[in-house]
Amino acid sequence: MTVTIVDHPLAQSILTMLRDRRTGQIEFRKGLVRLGRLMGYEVARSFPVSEVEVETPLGARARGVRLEVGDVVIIQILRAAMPMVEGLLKVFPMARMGVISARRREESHERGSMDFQIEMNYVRIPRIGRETTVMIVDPMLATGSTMLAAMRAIEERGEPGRMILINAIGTRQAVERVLAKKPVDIYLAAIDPEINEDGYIVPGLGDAGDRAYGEA
Ligand SMILES: O=P(O)(O)OC[C@H]1O[C@H](OP(=O)(O)OP(=O)(O)O)[C@H](O)[C@@H]1O
Ligand SMILES: O=c1cc[nH]c(=O)[nH]1
Ligand SMILES: [Mg+2]
Repeated sequence: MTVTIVDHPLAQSILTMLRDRRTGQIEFRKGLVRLGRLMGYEVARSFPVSEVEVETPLGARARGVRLEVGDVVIIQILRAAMPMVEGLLKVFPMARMGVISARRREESHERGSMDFQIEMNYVRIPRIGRETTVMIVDPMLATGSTMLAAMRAIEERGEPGRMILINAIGTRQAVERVLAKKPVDIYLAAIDPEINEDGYIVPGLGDAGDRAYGEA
């Protein structure tokens, strides 16, 4: 169970661009792709490496390493996770993929509550076993309601050996809420100080799905 803030200056500068209200849809999506890739590099550090030896075109032997990622399933939470997953796949191209469509029911949310009802219309997850590392991707971890619902849906289909959450911005409340349910590893570019009465992260970056794909 770890919480890692990805503080690489490039990740932080992309996050700043994402937060900026002047950033348009195309640059916003591109930024999420780049952030997903950078966060993937940080996640890759947590896997073991084995020592290998190869022969170069010069006929010489070179000692090196191979990253042992094993069986990986990346789960994208629609809509907003799609660009981040595109970047993450550059780091873990061998991953199998799952999809969960989730929407916070904002119409039934009580102002100030840390709980949202989550509408899930589509859950398609490949086989998961003890040997599997599941990475759940969603740029925003606000109240944690969506993530907890996704984790329940995944667990109904199998118990992975390791679960990693990859989020651009989270709140302390959501991180604590998730960790109280399961000892997962969480990677974030930032933990923001506040969540407002409507369940939006402050300062945050607004509605990630709307900014990436248009207001819905
Ligand atoms: O931690 P929570 O309080 O559950 O909030 C986080 C969720 O809210 C957003 O999804 P939204 O319901 O807006 O759907 P969208 O991605 O289609 O915009 C975001 O993409 C997360 O999935
Ligand atoms: O600030 C927030 C909270 C939930 N979902 C978002 O897209 N943004
Ligand atoms: Mg949204």
